[in-house]
Amino acid sequence: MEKQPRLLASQLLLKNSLFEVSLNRVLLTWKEVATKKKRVSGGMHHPFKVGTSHGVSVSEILAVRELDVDSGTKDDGRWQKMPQKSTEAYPYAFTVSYVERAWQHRWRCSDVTFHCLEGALCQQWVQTIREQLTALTSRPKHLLVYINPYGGKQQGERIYEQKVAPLFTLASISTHVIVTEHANHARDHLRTEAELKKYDGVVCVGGDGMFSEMVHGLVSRTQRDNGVDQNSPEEKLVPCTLRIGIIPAGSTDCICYATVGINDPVTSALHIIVGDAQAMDVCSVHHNNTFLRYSVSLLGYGFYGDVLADSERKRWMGPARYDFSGFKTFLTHHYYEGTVSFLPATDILGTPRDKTRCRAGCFICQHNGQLYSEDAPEICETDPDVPDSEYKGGWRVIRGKFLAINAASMSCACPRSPKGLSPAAHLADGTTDLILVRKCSRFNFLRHLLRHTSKYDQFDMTFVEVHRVRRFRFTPRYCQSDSELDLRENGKKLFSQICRDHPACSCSPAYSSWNCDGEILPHAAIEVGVHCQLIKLFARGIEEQPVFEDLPNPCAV
Ligand SMILES: Nc1ncnc2c1ncn2[C@@H]1O[C@H](COP(=O)(O)OP(=O)(O)OP(=O)(O)O)[C@@H](O)[C@H]1O
Ligand SMILES: CCCCCCCCCCCCC/C=C/[C@@H](O)[C@H](CO)NC(=O)CCCCC
Ligand SMILES: [Ca+2]
Repeated sequence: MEKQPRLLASQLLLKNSLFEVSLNRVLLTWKEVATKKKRVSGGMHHPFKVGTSHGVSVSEILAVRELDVDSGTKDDGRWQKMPQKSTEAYPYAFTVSYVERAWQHRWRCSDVTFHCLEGALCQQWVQTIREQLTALTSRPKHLLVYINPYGGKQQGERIYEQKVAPLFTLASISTHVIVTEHANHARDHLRTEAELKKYDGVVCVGGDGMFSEMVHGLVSRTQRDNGVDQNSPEEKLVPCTLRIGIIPAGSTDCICYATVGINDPVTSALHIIVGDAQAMDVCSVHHNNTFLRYSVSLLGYGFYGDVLADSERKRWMGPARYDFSGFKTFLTHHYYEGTVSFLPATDILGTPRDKTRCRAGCFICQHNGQLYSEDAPEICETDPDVPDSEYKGGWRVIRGKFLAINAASMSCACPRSPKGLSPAAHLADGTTDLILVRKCSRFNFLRHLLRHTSKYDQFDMTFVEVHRVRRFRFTPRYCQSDSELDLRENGKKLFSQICRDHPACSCSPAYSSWNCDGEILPHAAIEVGVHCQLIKLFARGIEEQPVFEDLPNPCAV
């Protein structure tokens, strides 16, 4: 580590022991100094250092405040007779609040209080640390917060008031809080009304559905402000400047889990306070040159579409609705016929079968993001040996019967599946992993599903293939008429007149629905394009390991 010039160094009291406390532009460190005198060569007596060093990055200091220590001892200057090493002898104090890493990617707010002999010294410490914090320009000062009172277990307001608001106050962040009154309240407010110039970021308290509202509000607003037509599938979208924070209070919390490593409100609040930034890809979904929706996590047809369609009717069950509908959908074992065309992502680093994972500071995201911004031409090799597939102008075309067609723009890791639908997918590489699960036996499909929850590779099965792509299209085998779409919008299950040979029943539905980040799309035929790093989150990606060992070594300062 490059040696940084010291800004301050003092001997201060911490819990009745003397510590050598030091601050430079990067680190605040403290190390115990022994009171016992040790004889060293030359007969001089020097204090020697004992105990372990502690260090905290300045970038992870949340706040510093002067303590109002009992003033009885400090005003009359007669404290010389006080015990030598007690807080009474050191009557001025300041507390530093900082990020402490706990188990499984959780962050907690920890405090350390240093006592000083003189008030001037105490103020000097507080002022210098404050100046350091003010210099951290990536930290938000004003936030716009939307709370969904009905997400997940309906605890959004309580979670915000009890766990998050006190931390924002501690870090001197001002907030404007809106408790939503109906679905799409946050989206519409962001898109049309919100005075975005007043804020350094927007925060949602809720689940993936609330996050999706934030994305739709912000992305649409940004395109409108820049005169970009969202209805054109080929249009290059303008990235959003405001970052989005997620305080998890939903059922799946997949975006939070996959960008932070845990769905924990305090951890997310601390990532917001320290001003983290994580870019994310966004997929645009179109039907016949009409914009439908954006997706950041899962676009799923077949299994995940059917699970969602069924679970939406059981919202009253809370998060358990997904288990219930998942089991039911598994038993129905429907497959769907159609054509998938896709543009493979070439010239990029990484494949969906990699063992490496997208982690904080991901090199692959940085490299591929750079490539994308340079508008590298798409080159596609042909592979005539692949059955059932064709190449047309760089596009691959696959027809078949599918139990599931999933596009994962990120891993989709969540508490249900900590490695996710596509464990090697990247948050910000400009691609999505297209997973095709062909018709197979119930037993094999169960094996495939169960592998999402174990160390075994869910793609290493003959009926599963996965491609990293920039764009894709899906066309169901049978065209949907307008009357069928009307039926679908009325929430009725659509069955084709065409009976097919099916293990469960003689009449199988011709169409599934697309699950787009937890919302049902009104069309089965869609065109999808990935927009590299279109949005930014208050997150840093999953940190490589619980960083106890990674604490900076103050001795190296
Ligand atoms: N005040 C409200 N009343 C009713 N619905 C709302 C309100 N505010 C937001 N919503 C909608 O509720 C839906 C679900 O919210 P949210 O994502 O917070 O929780 P969830 O569905 O339990 O979690 P997940 O999306 O992680 O499964 C969202 O699609 C959102 O549009
Ligand atoms: C029989 C044992 C089966 C075990 C299978 C476990 C597989 C779990 C994979 C989980 C993938 C979640 C993908 C996330 C999608 C979100 O955008 C979306 C909105 O919150 N959630 C769902 O659609 C909710 C979808 C919930 C699906 C279960
Ligand atoms: Ca991606």
